Amino acid sequence: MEEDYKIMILGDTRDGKTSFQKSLQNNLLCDINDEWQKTYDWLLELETSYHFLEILDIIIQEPIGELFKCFSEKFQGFILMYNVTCKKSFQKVQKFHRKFQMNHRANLEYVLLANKADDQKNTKKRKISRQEGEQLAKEFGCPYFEISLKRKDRLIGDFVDILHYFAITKEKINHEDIVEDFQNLFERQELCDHVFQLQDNKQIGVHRLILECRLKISFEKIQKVLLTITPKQAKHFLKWAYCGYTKNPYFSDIKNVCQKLDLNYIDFSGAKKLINDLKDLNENDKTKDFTLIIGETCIQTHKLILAARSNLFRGFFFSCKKSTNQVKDYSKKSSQNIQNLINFFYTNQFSKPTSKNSYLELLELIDYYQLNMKSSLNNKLHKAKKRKECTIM
Ligand SMILES: Nc1nc2c(ncn2[C@@H]2O[C@H](COP(=O)(O)OP(=O)(O)OP(=O)(O)O)[C@@H](O)[C@H]2O)c(=O)[nH]1
Repeated sequence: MEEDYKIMILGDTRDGKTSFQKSLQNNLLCDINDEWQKTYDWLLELETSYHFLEILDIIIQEPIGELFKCFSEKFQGFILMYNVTCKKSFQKVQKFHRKFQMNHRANLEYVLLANKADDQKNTKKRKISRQEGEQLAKEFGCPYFEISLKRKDRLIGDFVDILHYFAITKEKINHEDIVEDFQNLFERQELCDHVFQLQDNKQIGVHRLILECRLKISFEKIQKVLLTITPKQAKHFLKWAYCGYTKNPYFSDIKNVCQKLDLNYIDFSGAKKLINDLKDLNENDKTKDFTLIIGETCIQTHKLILAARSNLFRGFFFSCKKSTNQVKDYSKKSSQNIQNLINFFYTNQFSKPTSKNSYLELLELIDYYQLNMKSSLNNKLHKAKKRKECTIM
């Protein structure tokens, strides 16, 4: 099981925080601690992994200043709930958000949840419009959801989407380097081999190999849909298709494009899905277009994957060697370790080196091939390297 991820639901009194969780109780493992602090535990299955999400609903007494420092240290995700019939509650979520910003902690994720959007008859009571809510979510850089606990339709679906959103975000933190490498591959627009036409006579370059292995949809179908959306939306959709993650507020835009393409946004999101697709690619020898030669050993691989994951290869292919389809390895390291490194490009995981020397050699290879080692797991390896410790594996 994966590490748990702590989420807190925050809002003004009487906004519906407790009702929200109670209406979902059939689906949850519920552990209520005491009167003022309720913890709801959720086990979520996402593609190939399970996520344990703990949601805390707590009654907050003013003044709240110091509490936020503590919340932002203990929780990674926040559901900021307000009630569309009350201006004060809308202001309260803005106040909460400001407090978090003041604590300057990176990697906090939010979802803005508007409750009591009951029905048309209730529009007179409504004080905050959908547009105002969406605008605020844009400012927070987070997704916006609108629910009615009275009406209850789509409630489970929305809640599952919220949990998925946090789970995907959590995966991104664990695999920040691979997500960033594929995001960069798209953004740099280098080594592209296909061009999509966009609205306003604009164009965008892509890599066939990546989109084919990720989306498994014909390019004609993608092209048709891209012409129905703005160039900006198209760019965000394609970036998401490369790395499985999107910076909000593009969440709902991408969901809309997915609907047009008959893709399930959730099933196609997240670093785990990206890694699974790359693993499949690694097993498919037919698409491999490059050979790395280490003495007697030849490793078949993909140019694009090498360029995406290693700055040394990126420079190599970019400086006029694009058409080369084989190269000798000059790192003078063992073929096992180089194979380990190539597997890492596809899986974001190293297999355990067999000895201390082999471990040190692998660390040298990371430097030689100029890898991005951002995620916490790989960071550990990198820090250990600086200290030349060999026990961490
Ligand atoms: N009309 C309407 N009423 C709702 C909705 N959701 C919750 N309520 C009502 O709002 C009131 C407050 O709901 P709670 O779930 O207790 O709110 P809370 O945020 O947990 O409140 P505190 O525990 O005081 O922080 C209850 O009377 C609910 O029945 C909704 O979508 N529409």
